[in-house]
Amino acid sequence: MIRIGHNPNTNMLPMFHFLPKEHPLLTSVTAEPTGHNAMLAKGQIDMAPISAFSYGEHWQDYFILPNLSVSTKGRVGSILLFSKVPLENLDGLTVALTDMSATSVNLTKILLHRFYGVFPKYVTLPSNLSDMFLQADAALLIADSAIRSAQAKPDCLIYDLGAEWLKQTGHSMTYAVWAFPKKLLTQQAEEIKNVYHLLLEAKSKALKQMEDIVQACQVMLGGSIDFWKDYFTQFHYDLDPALLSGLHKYLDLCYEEKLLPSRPIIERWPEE
Ligand SMILES: C=C(O[C@@H]1C=C(C(=O)O)C=C[C@H]1O)C(=O)O
Repeated sequence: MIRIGHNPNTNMLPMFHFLPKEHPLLTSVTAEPTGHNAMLAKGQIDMAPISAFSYGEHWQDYFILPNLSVSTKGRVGSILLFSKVPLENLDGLTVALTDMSATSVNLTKILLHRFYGVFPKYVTLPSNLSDMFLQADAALLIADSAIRSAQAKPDCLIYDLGAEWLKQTGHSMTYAVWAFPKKLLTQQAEEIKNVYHLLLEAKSKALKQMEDIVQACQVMLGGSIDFWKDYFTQFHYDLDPALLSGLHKYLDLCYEEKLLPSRPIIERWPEE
């Protein structure tokens, strides 16, 4: 039995909509990305779509599952920095960071420090834009809370960090990878492989039936069918060589900006 992390946000529906929540091979635990990052590190789950940054913290201990990720080439629509002032004016001001994210939190720091040359103060807060704005001049939200907050058309600037990353580096951005601890291979290699195949099947079914996914999103968050169709045109759920080089770039810059203690070497299992 493999215990997997289930992420309930719309960006993950193409992975989870057709994946059984309970199955003879797997059981699942629902949480936001930071919850899964911590649970995987503590051995409370066996496999999850964790933050790419969390993979960077544990790369010596984890393998990545090939052909799976949550990535975009450019705009993402749900990794949004809401700001009262232009980004270049954030030096010395306060930026509130959602407590749900590890990748986007560090993406924000890379973009602000390295590319905009500004060094704000940071506070980590629950994902509520009006509360964040009480304490901060800008606020990072991800996933459905970012979409909901943007739908409410707040009176501020909104920066899409997938678009900013592409503009600054020319690379795609990978937000999540599916990872599991290497040590599970001694006992559970066959089970991991079988669950990996269930994941590939669930994804491939969803990508062929995006109308179902779009409809499910509309039920969850409202918005028009066209909005959701457009949202999903940005996403890639595989991890081809071009996406991998974006992931490398992100992890390298995390290391160079001293956000990670070592420079990760990406290892995938099973070998393709
Ligand atoms: C695209 C998204 O990617 C998510 C962002 C994550 C992070 O910032 O750590 C983790 C998992 C991804 O599913 C999103 O939530 O909107």
